[in-house]
Amino acid sequence: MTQTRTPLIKICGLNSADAVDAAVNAGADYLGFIHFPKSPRHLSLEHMGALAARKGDAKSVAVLVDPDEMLMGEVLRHMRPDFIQLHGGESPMRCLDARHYAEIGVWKALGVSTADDLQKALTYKDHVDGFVFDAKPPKDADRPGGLGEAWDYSLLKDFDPGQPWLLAGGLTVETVSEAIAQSGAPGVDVVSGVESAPGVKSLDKIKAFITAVKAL
Ligand SMILES: O=C(O)c1ccccc1NCC(=O)[C@H](O)[C@H](O)COP(=O)(O)O
Repeated sequence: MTQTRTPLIKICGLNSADAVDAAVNAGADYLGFIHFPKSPRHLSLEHMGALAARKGDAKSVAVLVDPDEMLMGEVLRHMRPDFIQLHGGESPMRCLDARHYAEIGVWKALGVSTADDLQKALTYKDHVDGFVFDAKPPKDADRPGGLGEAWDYSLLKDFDPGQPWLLAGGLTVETVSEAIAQSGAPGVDVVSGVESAPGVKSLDKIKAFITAVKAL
């Protein structure tokens, strides 16, 4: 896929009003809010709602891991997200159920380490509204994302998953340009690369990352 427009930008794991405002003011397209207790970026539903209300022109994304309908209902009620990102082991049918239940766009995050992993995306394409292609987490990881691990982004070159998608996994202001060139990504998603420590967002890194991508 040839890059013809400014890549879309999702700043994820936002957990303070200052960080949300920095992302919005710098021009992020998507703001990710994580509800997963083992994550250092975990937010209560009330906090997700309060932060998402600061989204301005950006779209809000609720990042959930294998949520049941009760949790999804609570997230919809508290946060009213524009999208739900399913970042666990959800099957294609489970994604479709979530889409019907939530009546908003559903993205599936998939860990990739081989070309075979990408073929899996094709089994989801009619059941979701978009993808996040991320590093495959190690088996003993305590969370399925936000690990800051880079991977072979060139696996995505010329791959068409049939839905819009974002590239994620170990991106930083230093690596994002080359990662987009290698993958042809139409958009990028970052957590660790805009933090000074796990769960501690750096306003300077958020601004620098967004500025670098917008300059491409
Ligand atoms: O970031 C987390 O802690 C997290 C926990 C559980 C599920 C998903 C999580 N992150 C979601 C993302 O979409 C991240 O942007 C993606 O995994 C890339 O993270 P990073 O490599 O740290 O930039």
